[in-house]
Amino acid sequence: MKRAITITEVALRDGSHAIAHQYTTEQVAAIAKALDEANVPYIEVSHGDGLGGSSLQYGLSRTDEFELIETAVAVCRQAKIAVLLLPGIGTVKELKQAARLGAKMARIATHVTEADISAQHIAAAKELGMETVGFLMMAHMAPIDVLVHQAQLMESYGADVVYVVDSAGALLPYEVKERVRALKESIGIEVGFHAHNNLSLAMANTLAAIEEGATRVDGSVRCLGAGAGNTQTEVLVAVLDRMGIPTGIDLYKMMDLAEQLVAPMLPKAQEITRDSLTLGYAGVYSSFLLHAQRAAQTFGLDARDILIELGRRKVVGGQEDMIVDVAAEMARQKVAVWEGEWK
Ligand SMILES: CC[C@H](O)CC(=O)C(=O)O
Ligand SMILES: [Mn+2]
Repeated sequence: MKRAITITEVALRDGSHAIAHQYTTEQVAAIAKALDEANVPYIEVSHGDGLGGSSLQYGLSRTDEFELIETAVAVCRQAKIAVLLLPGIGTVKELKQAARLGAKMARIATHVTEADISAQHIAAAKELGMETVGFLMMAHMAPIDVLVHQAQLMESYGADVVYVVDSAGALLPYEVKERVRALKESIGIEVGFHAHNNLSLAMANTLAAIEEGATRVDGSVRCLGAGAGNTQTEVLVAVLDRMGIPTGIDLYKMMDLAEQLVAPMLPKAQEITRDSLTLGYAGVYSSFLLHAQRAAQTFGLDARDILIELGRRKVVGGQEDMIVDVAAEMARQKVAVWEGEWK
């Protein structure tokens, strides 16, 4: 089966953010099996924040992620199971466990300026015989020369692919093009792109990346992912097919599983709400959405104000505890203003 573009399906990992990490074994078994039958080549399974993410800080998983990985491996005949790992959240121990259970691809994710912390994990994944991807998150936050240098580091550590990751869904199509073009000119491995739809640009940005030579892209059935979600896999397959670009994925099967299997499981459809739009507008990590909404409720604030402030302070992944700190500080300031008005 010829694939000009290789799609990694992320609903069972990024989509976990959208459902507060509540996947059951039965859901993962059914979705992974259907994706496999639709000939999706890679299916990512782990906590939304990657291996080891289940915690009070990032959100507790309903089901142990290793049980989910084992389940997905067991039901797939051709698809390879991928796992995400953020060094510091997950460790080499968890990577080894995932490999033992049959995961074949490791995506090692760091903030866009911190590739150096991925050296050990990329080397470990390669030693375990896994295909290894460097995943440079929040790519809108670094100048292009910095992004290039960080990608070169990941390549030097042994990564097979480097991804430009638009974690905040903040990049505009021309910015995606500049970034992918710069990587294509300066590294010798495949370039990938991961989009979020907060500004309704996930599809346009994915196509822009492909136009500049990205050969790996991420999709999520029914866009299930953090914030406003990711590029919708079944739509991407249809669009690429119209463009004469083979993905190897069966369009009707993808459409059917989206409609008949995934849509009925969702508590609510993925859409661009005022809060998820604010993520893209303010350049904030998409996975902060539910945390900011909870903090807004607790402190009687507008989630948009919290997100704008987080963007202003350039808070990055791993700093989830800052969301409550910032909200508490904003609430205190609000009270101080009221008190001043009463004097
Ligand atoms: C918290 C990890 C994050 O969800 C990884 C990712 O998909 C992204 O940065 O977009
Ligand atoms: Mn993502």
